[in-house]
Amino acid sequence: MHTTSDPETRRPDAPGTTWLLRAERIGKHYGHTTALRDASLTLQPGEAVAITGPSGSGKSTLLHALAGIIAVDTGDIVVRRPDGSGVEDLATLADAERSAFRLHRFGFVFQQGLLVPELTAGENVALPLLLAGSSRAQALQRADAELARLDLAGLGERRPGQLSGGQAQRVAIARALVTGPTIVFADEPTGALDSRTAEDVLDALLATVDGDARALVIVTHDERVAARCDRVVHLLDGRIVDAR
Ligand SMILES: Nc1ncnc2c1ncn2[C@@H]1O[C@H](COP(=O)(O)OP(=O)(O)OP(=O)(O)O)[C@@H](O)[C@H]1O
Repeated sequence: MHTTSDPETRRPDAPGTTWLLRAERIGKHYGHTTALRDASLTLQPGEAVAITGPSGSGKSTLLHALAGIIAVDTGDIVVRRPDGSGVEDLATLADAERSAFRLHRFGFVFQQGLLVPELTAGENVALPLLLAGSSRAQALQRADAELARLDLAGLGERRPGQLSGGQAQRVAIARALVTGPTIVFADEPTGALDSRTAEDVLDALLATVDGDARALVIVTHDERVAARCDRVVHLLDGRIVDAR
């Protein structure tokens, strides 16, 4: 094990470099609690990165900071524009701008899927597109295509209560992907599932980065999930203490 603040992020860009997101020495306090200190991380396209560590070590805080859900107190987070025209600095965006940025550029999968129970599976998947201004017909059509890609064709009319845990989680993955995000963030996405179903959901998540320009970041307590990712970032007391 080695202590690192990921020196790779401080190297100047090599020609033709393709990283998607760089966080440099980010820190976050909640009152007297330091949830994150001096954490640096670079996300490359096509990679799945696991964030591991004991309870309270700062995993969710790191994920939420990278994803722009919370603002950091110190450090920088820059995200490359998909058209390669430069980078955007998350730390300098106002809350409303960060929300819009998240909606268009990132996808999210949480432990319980967080589907809206009153909406159908198709409507749940269509939601990010509707929020981004798509017409209902267009959004539902795209949602259907995304559901089919996740082997959920024919289930679009069901409500979340009529789906199994694994199906609901795949609906959540479809919703995360429907806007074509460059980074998918998942917080304990398999935590509430039995091991067989967890394996299927993990397969679906990992497939989102296969040969793609997308990166996946998964917070997990599960060693088996971490073992299937390309890299593991381990946190202790808010610090990255090991990055492989
Ligand atoms: N909104 C908040 N207000 C106050 N303290 C917070 C808040 N969010 C997190 N913390 C604290 O920050 C530290 C890191 O929390 P975080 O949720 O990031 O850890 P975690 O590794 O994801 O934990 P777990 O595995 O239990 O979900 C903890 O001490 C936690 O109590």
